[in-house]
Amino acid sequence: MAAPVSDVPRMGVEMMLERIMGAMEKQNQELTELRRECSDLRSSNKSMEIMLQNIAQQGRSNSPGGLSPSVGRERARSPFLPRHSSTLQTVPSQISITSPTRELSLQSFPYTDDREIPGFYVVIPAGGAGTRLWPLSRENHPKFLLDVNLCGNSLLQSTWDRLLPLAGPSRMTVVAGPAHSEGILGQLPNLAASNLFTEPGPKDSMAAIGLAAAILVKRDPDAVIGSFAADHMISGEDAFLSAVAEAVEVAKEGYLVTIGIAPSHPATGFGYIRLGDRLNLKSAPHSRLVSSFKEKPDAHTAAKYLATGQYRWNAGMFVTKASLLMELMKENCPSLYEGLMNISDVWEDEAARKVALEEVWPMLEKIPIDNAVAEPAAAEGKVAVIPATFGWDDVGDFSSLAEMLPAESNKPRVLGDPRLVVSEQTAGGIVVPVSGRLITCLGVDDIVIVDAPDALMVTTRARSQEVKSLVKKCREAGWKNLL
Ligand SMILES: Nc1nc2c(ncn2[C@@H]2O[C@H](COP(=O)(O)OP(=O)(O)O[C@H]3O[C@H](CO)[C@@H](O)[C@H](O)[C@@H]3O)[C@@H](O)[C@H]2O)c(=O)[nH]1
Repeated sequence: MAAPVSDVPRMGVEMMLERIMGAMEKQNQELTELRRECSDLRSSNKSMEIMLQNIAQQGRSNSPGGLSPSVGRERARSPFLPRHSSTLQTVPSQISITSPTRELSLQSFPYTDDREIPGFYVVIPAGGAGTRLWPLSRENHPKFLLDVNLCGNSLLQSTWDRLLPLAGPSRMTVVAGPAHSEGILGQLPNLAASNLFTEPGPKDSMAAIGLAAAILVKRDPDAVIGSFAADHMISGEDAFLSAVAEAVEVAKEGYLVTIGIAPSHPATGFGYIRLGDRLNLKSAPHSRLVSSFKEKPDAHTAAKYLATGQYRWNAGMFVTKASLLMELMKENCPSLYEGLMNISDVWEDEAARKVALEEVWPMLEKIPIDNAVAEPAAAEGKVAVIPATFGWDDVGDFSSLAEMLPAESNKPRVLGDPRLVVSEQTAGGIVVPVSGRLITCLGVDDIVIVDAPDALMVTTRARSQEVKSLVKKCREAGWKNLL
């Protein structure tokens, strides 16, 4: 017999309650199971801890000084030193590494002779350690000496190869500190010793590029110089060389010329260039005036700039007559101009140079070229820009390094041997397996793991700019030998 109509809702409620009770019981069983697993995990963690303590103790007793900060250990060397680095260590032999970014590496340029520009000098300022790439970069082996994308060339060597067709070896110059001279000459066998301008200490980009300009204008009063950082990556070599050649044409007209990169996102680590009117030069059809520079804006301002379409990234590339750069320095930072003139007056006399550097260099103003001359000159309508069509990155941190690697869904990008990384549900990060041991990760998105033989660094991509402060902390903790 069918249930009376009034009983139907009551039965529905009872069934629901029954189901809820059943579900609760199941949950309780699962919770009990979970508790048991947790307890198992805790006890296995405990035994693992004891095992690790034993291993650490054994390690300490096997190595004099153990792993304690700075005791009797040689300064560390980066495993990312390139193959052609005569004085430096290479990638450990037990790891077979193929370049995942080979497409970014330099292809041999087909126009070597055609592209040479008479009277054009390349200046490569090689300063800064690239601390945010620690533990790959070290003080003795800064970013520019490293083969960060495992293409077989360091960033410096790639910079050299890229620009060589325009200037030829005799007009290629480098400005760097004394600690890196040996490494630079080892990596660039065709760099003339007289074209390596060694500065006694870091005084920022104006003094470095200004020193080269002051020396070169004495060697060749009509010199046009182009300064290009030693540690940037460029894709689209042909477009790059065309942009530089166009910049040289504009420089000959008496402008300080920069090359503006089309911004892909509102970066806060770069300077921005606001495009001005077109210059309408026949020899340089893309050239425009720079209406202003803005150094490293906040994210909100950067996003506003991008929305206008009127801004380009400042890639720190400057092309100009050396004589104009000297004039701009004289106008805007006269004491720096005086100091560099005094040094360059005696540069070709080694003994007199040594004395002048000792006396004058420490007194020089420390200021970036952007603030020293580019900004004030732009306000006077003396700066031009060639909007670039090539790809550029300053490879400033592990996050930007990750951007250069091919991505697979739900997997971290691997810089090195992919067989050394096993992961599960780990999206968006970067793992650099250098020590040769297996790295495994589970459920950690956007992670950065750099496993060097002597130091392991773990962070997130979002915080990879802050590796610099981590390095500072390591220094304070006494680990100078690993920095
Ligand atoms: N030799 C030498 N070179 C130096 C020194 N200081 C800086 N440089 C070189 O000058 C260039 C720029 O200096 P950075 O200190 O790296 O500048 P930044 O903060 O990154 O900003 C500049 O470059 C950005 C692009 O990377 C730009 O976006 C920004 O506007 C600015 O021009 C780099 O090639 C760096 O190696 C120095 O004391 N000595």
